[in-house]
Amino acid sequence: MMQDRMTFALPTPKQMEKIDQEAAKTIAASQLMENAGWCVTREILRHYSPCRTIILCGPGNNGGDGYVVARLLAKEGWPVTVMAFGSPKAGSQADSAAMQWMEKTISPSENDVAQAELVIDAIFGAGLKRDLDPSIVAILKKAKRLVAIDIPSGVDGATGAIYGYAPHAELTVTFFRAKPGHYLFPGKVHIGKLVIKDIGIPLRVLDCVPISTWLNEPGLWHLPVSAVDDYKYRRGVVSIIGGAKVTGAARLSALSALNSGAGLVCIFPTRQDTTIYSLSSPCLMIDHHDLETVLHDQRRQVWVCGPGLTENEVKENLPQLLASKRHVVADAGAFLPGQSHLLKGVSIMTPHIGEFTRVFGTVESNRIQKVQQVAKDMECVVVLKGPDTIIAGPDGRVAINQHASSRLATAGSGDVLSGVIATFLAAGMKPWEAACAGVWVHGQAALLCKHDWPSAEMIAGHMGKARDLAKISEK
Ligand SMILES: NC(=O)C1=CN([C@@H]2O[C@H](COP(=O)(O)OP(=O)(O)OC[C@H]3O[C@@H](n4cnc5c(N)ncnc54)[C@H](OP(=O)(O)O)[C@@H]3O)[C@@H](O)[C@H]2O)[C@@H](O)CC1
Ligand SMILES: Nc1ncnc2c1ncn2[C@@H]1O[C@H](COP(=O)(O)OP(=O)(O)O)[C@@H](O)[C@H]1O
Ligand SMILES: [K+]
Repeated sequence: MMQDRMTFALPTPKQMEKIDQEAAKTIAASQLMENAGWCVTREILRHYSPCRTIILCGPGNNGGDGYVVARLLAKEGWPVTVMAFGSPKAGSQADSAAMQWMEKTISPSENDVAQAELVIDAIFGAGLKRDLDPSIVAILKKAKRLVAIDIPSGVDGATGAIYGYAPHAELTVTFFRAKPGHYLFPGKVHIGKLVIKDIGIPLRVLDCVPISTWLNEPGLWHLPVSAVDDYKYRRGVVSIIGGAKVTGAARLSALSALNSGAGLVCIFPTRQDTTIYSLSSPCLMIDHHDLETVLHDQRRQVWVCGPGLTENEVKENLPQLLASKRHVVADAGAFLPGQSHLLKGVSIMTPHIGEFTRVFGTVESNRIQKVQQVAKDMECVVVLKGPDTIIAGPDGRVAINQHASSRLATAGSGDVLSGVIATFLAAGMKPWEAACAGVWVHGQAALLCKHDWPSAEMIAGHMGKARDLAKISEK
C-alpha cells in the first residue's frame, strides 16, 4: 500500500494549535491531555528505572501534561516532586490537571534540580516565541538527565531556533506529528531520541490546516520504474557542462547519474582537449560540437551546470542553456556573489549555506522562511544542503531531509547530488519531487557505504542500490 503523504506532515506549532482545537470537538481536551501524559509516562517507564524525579511544570498545557505525568509516575511508586513555574490559568485544562496532583510541589530552586536523578521538562511547548527567563535558564542548566515533553523548553518548534538557551534532552516525547523544529538545527541537537506518540487525535483534522512542510521520505514522491519496453531516451538524458580546469566535479556528477539509472549521460567540455573526459568512463558520451549545435538535440532537456566551473565558464554556458529553455540543475560555480539574476530560469538550485548566503544574503534564524522566499522569487526549487537539507518549491512546499549521514561531509558529494537529481528530472519527475528523491537517495547511498569514511566516488557507486531501496520504501 502506498504511504499516505500525511504521514510525513510536519505541522507548525500554530497549525498544531488549530489541530488541537479541531480535535477537541470530538475528543475532550482533558482526555487528550491525559493521553499525552500517559504516553510520556510509558516512555519514561520504558527508558528509565525508578529514581528521584522532578517535573518542571509551566503555566500552560505543556505544564498540564507534566502534572499528569507526575500523578501517573507517582502511582507507579516513583519518588516524584513537581516544581511549579507559575500557576495555570484558573479553569484551564492545565489547572484541572494541576488540581489532581495531591503530592509534593515546590518552588523553583536550582539546588533541588541539581539533586534530582531525572528531570522532566514540561515548562514550555513548541510554540514558545520569546527568550527564556534567566532564572529558568539557571534551573534548566542544573539538570543532569532530562526528558522533554513535546520539545525542550527554549527550542522554537517552527524553526529549530533557540530562545537564549535550551537543555539537551536524552528523550523528547511529542504528540501526533513531529514539528519542523524537531529536525532543524540548532534545535535538533537538543532533542535526543525523538518519540512521536498517537494521543487519539483523528487523522482527518489534518485537513483543517494547510500543511506545507513535510519530512522527506519515499511516498512523499514516487520514483519511475523500469518498464519492459524501456529504452535509453525514455529513461532520460543527463547532460553536464564539464569544466576545463577542475574536471573531477563534472565527472563525479556524471558517475552519479550513470549509477542512478540515467539512460544516457553526456559531458559538454568547455575546452578542446577532451581526453580527461573521454577516458573517465566508457559509458559517457563526450560532445565535440559547440553548445548551439548540441542544443538542437531536443532529447537533451536536462543539464547540470556549475560543478567545477569558473565564473567565465558559467557565464558562457548557463544563459544559453536557459535561453533554449533547458531544465538546469545549478550548483557550485553557478553561485556567483550577488548575481542571483544569472540563476533566473533554472529548475533546481542546490547551494550549501555558504553559496546560498553569497548569492541571496544572510540567513536569519528562520531558514525555512528564507529558502521558501528565494524559491518563490526565483520561481525554482531550492535545495539548501546541509545536515538538515531543506528542499523548497516555488509553490511554498518544503521538505526537510533527515535521511542522510555525516559520511556525506566529503568533497565532491555535492557534485554526486547534482547527478542524481538531474537523473530523476530527466526521467520525467517534477522538479520538487526529483530534488526530494535525489536528496533521499543520496543520503541512502552514503548509509550503504561499508565504512564511515567513503569518498564521493564510493557514494556515487551506491546510487543504484539506494534508488532500489527508495522504491521499496514507497510501498
Ligand atoms: N489539546 C491540546 O491542546 C493538547 C496540548 N498538549 C500540550 O500543550 C502544549 C502547548 O500548550 P500551550 O499552548 O498552553 O503552550 P505552553 O508552552 O505550555 O504554555 C504557554 C504559556 O506559557 C507562557 N509563556 C510562554 N513563554 C514564556 C516565557 N518566555 N516566559 C514566561 N512565560 C511564558 C505563556 O504566557 P503568555 O504568552 O500568555 O504571556 C502561556 O501562559 C504542548 O506542548 C503539549 O505539551 C497536550 O496536552 C496534548 C493536547
Ligand atoms: N553532517 C552531514 N550530515 C548529512 N549530510 C551532510 C553532512 N555534511 C554534508 N552533507 C551533505 O553532503 C553534501 C555536500 O555538498 P557540498 O557542500 O556541495 O560539497 P562539495 O562541493 O564538496 O561537493 C550535501 O548534499 C550535504 O547535504
Ligand atoms: K517542554
